[in-house]
Amino acid sequence: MTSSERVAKVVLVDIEGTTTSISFVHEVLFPYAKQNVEKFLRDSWKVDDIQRIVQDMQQLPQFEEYKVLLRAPPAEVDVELIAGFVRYLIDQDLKVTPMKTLQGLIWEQGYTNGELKGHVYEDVPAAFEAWRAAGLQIAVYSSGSVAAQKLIFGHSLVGNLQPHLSAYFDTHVGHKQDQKSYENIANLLKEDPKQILFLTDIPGEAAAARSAGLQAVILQRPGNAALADDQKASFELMPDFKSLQNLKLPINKYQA
Ligand SMILES: CSCCC(=O)C(=O)COP(=O)(O)O
Ligand SMILES: [Mg+2]
Repeated sequence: MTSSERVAKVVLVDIEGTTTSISFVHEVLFPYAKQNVEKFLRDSWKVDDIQRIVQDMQQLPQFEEYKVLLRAPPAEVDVELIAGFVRYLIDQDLKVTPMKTLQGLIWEQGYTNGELKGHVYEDVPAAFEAWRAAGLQIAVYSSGSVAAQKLIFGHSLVGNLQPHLSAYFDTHVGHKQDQKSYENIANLLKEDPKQILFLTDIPGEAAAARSAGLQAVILQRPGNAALADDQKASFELMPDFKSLQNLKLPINKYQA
């Protein structure tokens, strides 16, 4: 096969609901961050990078909303206030960039001390190997920070999967349901959007990717949200990465 026949060059994977179970993120990672945020902030409060995150958190529109909910808002911004705000954002699963950066730093301690191991579905390592052997590049786009993405794959249940991954994108490129984010990713990868296949569990993300010209497939992993009939009709669906080869996608020309 010549390079001019190659019509897909990059597989761009989402994490939660795609490579990794939603339950791991919501029942292990988020509780770990909630339980450890106060101690983490206390230990690192004076560090410049942490102070920058704390400043950014105060610029979020949700910060005023949160303070109104408190019975006795503290007179000054302190560890307790910011830790409570982080827990509030996590409970609402808000994908705001400074909180996601902070989460990644808290999880780093858990991965380093062995308390956390990143969940990946059993078909993920073999698919990563097969795609790379077929000459595809694998990139990640998640609302979790790039540092958190490197941790989940670097300390996965099946070992270090980072060598398979050549690029990572988080909400610094934009929100996952915005077309522009996918245009930004294609530009950063220096690829034609048509040559990027995005795998995700969220129809709004698949739609945004497709409007930017990417190919998109929706994963129906156990525990993922049910899809409406019109969503099922609008997208290619697959239960796992093994099934990708059964779909009539340009990417499968690699297997010819
Ligand atoms: C990087 S692992 C934690 C994932 C996370 O924090 C999250 O919010 C999941 O978002 P995704 O975009 O991967 O569905
Ligand atoms: Mg997801």
